[in-house]
This record gives sequence, C-alpha cells and structure tokens, in this order.
Amino acid sequence: MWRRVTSLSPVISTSKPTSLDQAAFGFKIWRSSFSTETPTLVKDGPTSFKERNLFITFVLGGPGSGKGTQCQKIVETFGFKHLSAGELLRREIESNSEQWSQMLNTIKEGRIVPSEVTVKLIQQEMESSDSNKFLIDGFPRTEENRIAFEKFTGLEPNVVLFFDCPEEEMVKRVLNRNEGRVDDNIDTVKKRLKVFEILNLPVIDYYSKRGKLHKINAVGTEDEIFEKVRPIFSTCGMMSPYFTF
Ligand SMILES: Nc1ncnc2c1ncn2[C@@H]1O[C@H](COP(=O)(O)OP(=O)(O)OP(=O)(O)O)[C@@H](O)[C@H]1O
Ligand SMILES: O=c1ccn([C@@H]2O[C@H](COP(=O)(O)O)[C@@H](O)[C@H]2O)c(=O)[nH]1
Ligand SMILES: [Mg+2]
Repeated sequence: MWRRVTSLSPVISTSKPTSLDQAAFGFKIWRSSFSTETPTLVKDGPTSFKERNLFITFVLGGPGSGKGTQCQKIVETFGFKHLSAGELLRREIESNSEQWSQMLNTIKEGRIVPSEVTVKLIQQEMESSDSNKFLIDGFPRTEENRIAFEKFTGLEPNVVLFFDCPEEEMVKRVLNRNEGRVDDNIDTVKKRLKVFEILNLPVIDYYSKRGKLHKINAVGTEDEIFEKVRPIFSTCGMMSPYFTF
C-alpha cells in the first residue's frame, strides 16, 4: 500500500536519523573510504558569491515527483540556471572520475553521496556560470548536505520548492521514465522513497519552519503544476528572463 507524503509531521517528529539509519544508508561506508580533504572547498565560499548577489532556489520532492520537469519550465519562463545534483553526479560517473564506482553503487542503492562530493560539483558549476539565479534540483538531500552547502558556499536559499506527490504516483512515473537510469527500477525506487522519508523530509521541515518552503501539490498535468509554480516567482518580480537583482 503506497502512502501520500503530504502529512510530514508524524514522519518528521520521529525521523531524526540515528547512527543506525546512517549506516544503513551507506554513510559509514563512504566515510571510511572518502578523503575529507577538499582543497577547492573554502569555508564561506568564494568571495565572488557574495559580490554576485545570487538568488538560490532549492527544488525538493521524492523520486519522480516532477522536479526536473518543472525546472525546465521555470528555466524557460524565468531564465534560471538549472543544476540537477543527480545529473552532476551521473556526469561525474560517466567522466570516469576517481570515485565513479563508489558513486555508481551509491546511486544504484538509492543512497546519498557524501556532501563534500556534491557540494563541490554544485559550487564548481555556480562559479563557472555567469547566471545569478540558480535552481538547485534534488539537493540538499540530508541535513548534513544542507549544513555543508551553507558552510562551504556561505549561501542560503531564497526559496525552497517542495513537489508533494503520492508515493504510488511517484513510482508509476519513475518506472515509466525510460531514460535508462540505473536507479529507475522498483527495488531502487523503494529504497529511494525510504531515504527521502528519513533523510529529506527533515530538510523540508527545516525550511518550512524558516518560512521559505512552498509546498506544491504535484498531482495533475505538467502545465497545471507549473501554474502553481509560476506565481511564486512572478511575485518576486522575476517576470522575464532578463530580470536582474
Ligand atoms: N505532472 C506529471 N504527470 C505525469 N508525468 C509526469 C509529470 N511530471 C513529470 N512527469 C514524468 O514523470 C517522470 C519523472 O519526472 P521528473 O524526471 O521530472 O522527476 P524528478 O522529480 O526529477 O525525479 P528524480 O528525482 O528521480 O530525478 C518523467 O518521465 C516525466 O516526464
Ligand atoms: O544531492 C544528491 C543528489 C542525488 N544523489 C544521488 O543521485 C540519485 C539520483 O538523484 P536524482 O535527483 O533523483 O536525479 C539519488 O537517488 C542519490 O543516490 C545524491 O546522493 N545526492
Ligand atoms: Mg530529476
């Protein structure tokens, strides 16, 4: 029986990850083999980030909730630079980077890659882009991700979108996606849903408490959902792709 994830409170109140959860989702495995030396990451981020007056949107939601689809529409309408954390990791795997096999296994298991890796990839993309509006899709996945991003970039999101979708619908969408992703199979999807519930819902709860969260019912056609997204950015005055801060 699939369950809708709208009612966050019961999950959140009991969902603080224990060391057992973290081991179960592979944190310990990575920690033991991943170097903590991250020379390109500087606490508080590059000075240029502060000078650029960036507008950051985090885009959250379970697997298949439609984050990537809606990001495309936001880019077309409001001219953001779209950075999908999952896509950056998949690209890194394809480029045969030093840790590709660990990353691939982690993704196949629906676990979370260490923050140092993901934050570094996102930060590099932000540094090399001349945009000042970023949609960061599928990140932060954990409270640890969130804290690492803040620490290493010195940035916080202006807006956080949460695409709220029933599990049954998410599973259906993922299994129909047909893009050849190694994690688009029923076993991995079940694990990803569990990881989402245990590790990502607390991040969503954090931003809800800080008044930054926009929860969007992600059931309906792609266009219907975008019509709920549009006013969030229109009311920021971000009506055209040429909007600047
Ligand atoms: N509103 C919708 N109704 C039906 N199908 C949709 C809708 N939005 C997206 N889809 C389809 O569902 C699949 C998953 O969408 P998408 O890739 O945008 O999700 P996602 O949240 O980015 O997932 P993931 O976290 O796995 O990357 C895609 O095949 C997409 O075309
Ligand atoms: O911040 C992140 C983002 C993603 N991952 C891993 O990648 C897959 C796929 O991510 P999508 O956002 O669904 O494309 C995800 O299940 C994780 O295994 C990550 O570790 N950290
Ligand atoms: Mg996606």
